[in-house]
Amino acid sequence: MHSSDDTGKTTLHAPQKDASSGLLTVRDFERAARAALSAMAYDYYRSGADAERTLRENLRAYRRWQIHSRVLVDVSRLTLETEILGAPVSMPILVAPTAYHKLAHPEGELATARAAARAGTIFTVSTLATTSLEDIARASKGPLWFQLYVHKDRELTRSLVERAEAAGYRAIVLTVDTPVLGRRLRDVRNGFGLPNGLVMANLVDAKVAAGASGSALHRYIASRHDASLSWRDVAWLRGITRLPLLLKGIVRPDDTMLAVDAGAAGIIVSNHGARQLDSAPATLDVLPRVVEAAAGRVPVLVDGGVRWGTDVLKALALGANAVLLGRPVLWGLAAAGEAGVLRVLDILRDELATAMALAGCPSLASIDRALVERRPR
Ligand SMILES: Cc1cc2nc3c(=O)[nH]c(=O)nc-3n(C[C@H](O)[C@H](O)[C@H](O)COP(=O)(O)O)c2cc1C
Ligand SMILES: CCCCC(=O)C(=O)O
Repeated sequence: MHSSDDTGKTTLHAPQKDASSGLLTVRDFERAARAALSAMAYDYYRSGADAERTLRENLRAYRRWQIHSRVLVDVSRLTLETEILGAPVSMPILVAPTAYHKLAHPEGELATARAAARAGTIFTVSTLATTSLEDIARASKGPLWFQLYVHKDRELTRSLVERAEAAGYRAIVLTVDTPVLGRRLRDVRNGFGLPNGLVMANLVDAKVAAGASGSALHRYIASRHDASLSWRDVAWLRGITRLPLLLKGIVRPDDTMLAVDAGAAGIIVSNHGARQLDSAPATLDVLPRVVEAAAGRVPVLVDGGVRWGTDVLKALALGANAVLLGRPVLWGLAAAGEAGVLRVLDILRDELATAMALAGCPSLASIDRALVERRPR
């Protein structure tokens, strides 16, 4: 990758070492992020709902699978490039939508967008970004998707979609697992909200300031988001935009069929990083069923608990077209801004490339179901 300190230029000062250069894994980044963040911000990013059973399950599910390598396959030329809904990406690893990037770093979503563009992948911008969707689009040459939360105020919802379309976003990701907000206990105890100066930049009059007791985010969602959202609204949404629509938060085959019938262009298997329904299944566990139900009609993506390149390989072997990263990107951002996000994406890319080489898979197409088996009990 290009960085200002490998140009060979002599400077008066020793080149500033990138703050993330000693960090080798997503786990290293989480540790560095924790040191850099306020306890309130770290807790918000890290937490799952309630007892955090699903949070642990998302990670454990990956440990239940083993990779059975094919040997003596020429892996001297690996290709990780692929295409998702017509957008070429350098690898099957995308950036999931997460709220409030300025809580992690002053450059916020602009840093994330630039890093994703440099990594050659898609950044999904959250409705709850702390930078406006237009500013993000201006700052990034990379492909962007817009994640939509449907508000009770449908004109506001419509205007978000129209703004995303006008700003050049390439898809709408409708999150369907959040009629109400899950209960994240730390946020309640910490009185979670945004510090002074940070705003939800796409929603001018919205306020989630910290200060009162309980989670300000929880109160905000309860008052503004539309818990009546149903399949009928998916048809409405399809009618107001030309952009392809992905449904994010599906864990069942029957919902997959309904989504395809409703005109979804893609499915994201997700339990919202275990932040909504505790006791939801691990996403990797339900992925094969969703893939079967989709039957190749639309791409199936998955998120939740992806921390290693081998995790990506397992998800692809079980039928995913790509994975998305939530917290790992936030850890990169908190630890070192744009450079940190880029490092996290490059680490996952390198780990995936190494895993593919060692497993005898020179291309994404060569990764098949026979590559993985459940670990013997
Ligand atoms: C701090 C945080 C904020 C999130 N904000 C959003 C959001 O605004 N919209 C959304 O659809 N999903 C949101 N998610 C869920 C992510 O898109 C994704 O599903 C999840 O983080 C994937 O799991 P992982 O963090 O284990 O990679 C959020 C997740 C986290 C951790
Ligand atoms: C409606 C949810 C607000 C942000 C979010 O998705 C999260 O904190 O998980």
